[in-house]
Amino acid sequence: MGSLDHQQPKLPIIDFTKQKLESADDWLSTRQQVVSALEEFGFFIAKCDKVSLQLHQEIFSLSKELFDLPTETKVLNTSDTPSLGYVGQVPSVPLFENLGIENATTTESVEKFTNLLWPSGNHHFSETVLSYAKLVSQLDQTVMKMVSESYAIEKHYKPLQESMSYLLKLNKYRPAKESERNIGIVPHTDKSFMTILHQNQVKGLEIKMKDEEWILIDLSPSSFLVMAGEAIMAWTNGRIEAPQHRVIMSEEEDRYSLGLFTFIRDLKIEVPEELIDEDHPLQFRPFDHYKYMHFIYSEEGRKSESPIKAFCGI
Ligand SMILES: O=C(O)CCC(=O)C(=O)O
Ligand SMILES: [Fe+2]
Repeated sequence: MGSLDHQQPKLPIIDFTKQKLESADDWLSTRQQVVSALEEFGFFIAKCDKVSLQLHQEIFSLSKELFDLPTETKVLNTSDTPSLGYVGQVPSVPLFENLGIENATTTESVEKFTNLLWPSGNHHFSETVLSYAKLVSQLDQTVMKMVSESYAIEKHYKPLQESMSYLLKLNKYRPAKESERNIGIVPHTDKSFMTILHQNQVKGLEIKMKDEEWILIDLSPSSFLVMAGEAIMAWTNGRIEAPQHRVIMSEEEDRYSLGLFTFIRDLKIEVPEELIDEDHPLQFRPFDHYKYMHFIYSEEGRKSESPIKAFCGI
């Protein structure tokens, strides 16, 4: 396991800085830490120097600029997939707002989003978002290379990787008023394949550990929370589980966070035969990720305690 942090003794922290991955030995030992952390916790904190402090500051200052736009502008961002466009002013989570950019690693789609929200253009926004999404997607690719190598399922990962789409969600949470509950986002597991979260200096994200304790996550500008979603849980036949997490707003300042989520488009996610054996009987049927996204908002999905199991569990 990676180094242990004094304030967060229970959390797996893994060093992904350039020097750490250069030699074959470092690669193998980091790979081992990644897979053990994902199997034991469903997440880890990656220390990573890809995003400079300047880019970190710029993207959060642009997030503020984005959420400061009028609501009638923000609602222009729509999506065919539920919850991926604009979410805000929801009575059960009044502190929370988010805007999603689908295919955030492609110039075309980031520019489309930017031009929708700033019809007279905002080149700085599109440039910054694109470089952030590309850099963080590299961290996802490194992690997934390690996971698929470690399970010897690279040949099954390749087609998924080719069908991978990156959704960047920009989130804002305002502090609660006296009369309000301070829940920013209710406990949930992500519906993505994988998620990488990053935040400004205002804390609030909590993860439920296997012992049921909620732990507050503190992320420095060079730390990213790499977390399993339900799709990788199904793909790995339950070896890696998606952890529950929530946001509680106890600070007086607005909190901004960024989530880079991977989704698989136009290809069924199927458990590799290498991950099925006597000890691990097949738990999930092949499924379409975007159909699953629609299912969770259907009546049956909403009623279900575990929508992924209801959708494609055996
Ligand atoms: O804001 C955060 O840190 C968490 C956001 C989150 O859980 C989500 O967007 O799914
Ligand atoms: Fe989440």
